[in-house]
Amino acid sequence: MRPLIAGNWKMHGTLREAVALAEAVQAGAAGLPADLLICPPFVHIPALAAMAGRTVALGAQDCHAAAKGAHTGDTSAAMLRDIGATHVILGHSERRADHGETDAVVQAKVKAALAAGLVPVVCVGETEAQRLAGEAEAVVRRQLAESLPDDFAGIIAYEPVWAIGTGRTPTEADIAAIHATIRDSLVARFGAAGQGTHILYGGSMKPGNAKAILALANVDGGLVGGASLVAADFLAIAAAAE
Ligand SMILES: O=C[C@H](O)COP(=O)(O)O
Repeated sequence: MRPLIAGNWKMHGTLREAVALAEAVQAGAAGLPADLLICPPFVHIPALAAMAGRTVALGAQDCHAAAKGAHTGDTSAAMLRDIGATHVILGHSERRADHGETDAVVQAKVKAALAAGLVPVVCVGETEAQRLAGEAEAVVRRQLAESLPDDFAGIIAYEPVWAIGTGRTPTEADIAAIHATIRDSLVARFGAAGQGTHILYGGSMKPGNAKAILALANVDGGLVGGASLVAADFLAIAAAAE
């Protein structure tokens, strides 16, 4: 399948910086061997959606599980779709840790995203303690089982928590093993659709390690944090996906 390189900008950038970064990404997008998705902070989505000639897909970093209601400070999936997002990252470990999101909460959000016509990018991944205890595969299997609804259609991102923003990555063999586990789980539950589901790797992906990681079986792209804030690095990662 054609790789997907997604950038999670997290809580970075003024409007002016966001527009400049998106323009630089857009300027380098033609001819790459991967599709591109950028996920800026909510507030920047309208400006980026309005960019002329845009070929880079736009996503948000979270949504609420409810369609509307008394939820101060939250944003619904339909609102995101309305302002031009097509994707939404859900269950990122920073949301799970900072906002107490459980697998059940993540599943409710995935359902809301699907109902609104957004493609969910569902994040799973073990902590360092879980990896050291030999529980990484079991944790990921459980997160998939409990975070995905039966009608799931979307993208999975495997992000070992201890690799996010740390400059550390699992070995290639460890990445391949977890991605194989994820593929097995998806195929067992969703059949052919599971075979065609993108499984992204995330966690300290950089231009220097992207080629080796993206060449692994069942690694269908990347979810890039820090390096997605530098257009040249983000584009270099995408170029490595051939
Ligand atoms: O969503 C992206 C990830 O959390 C990876 O972040 P990172 O590339 O800065 O390690």
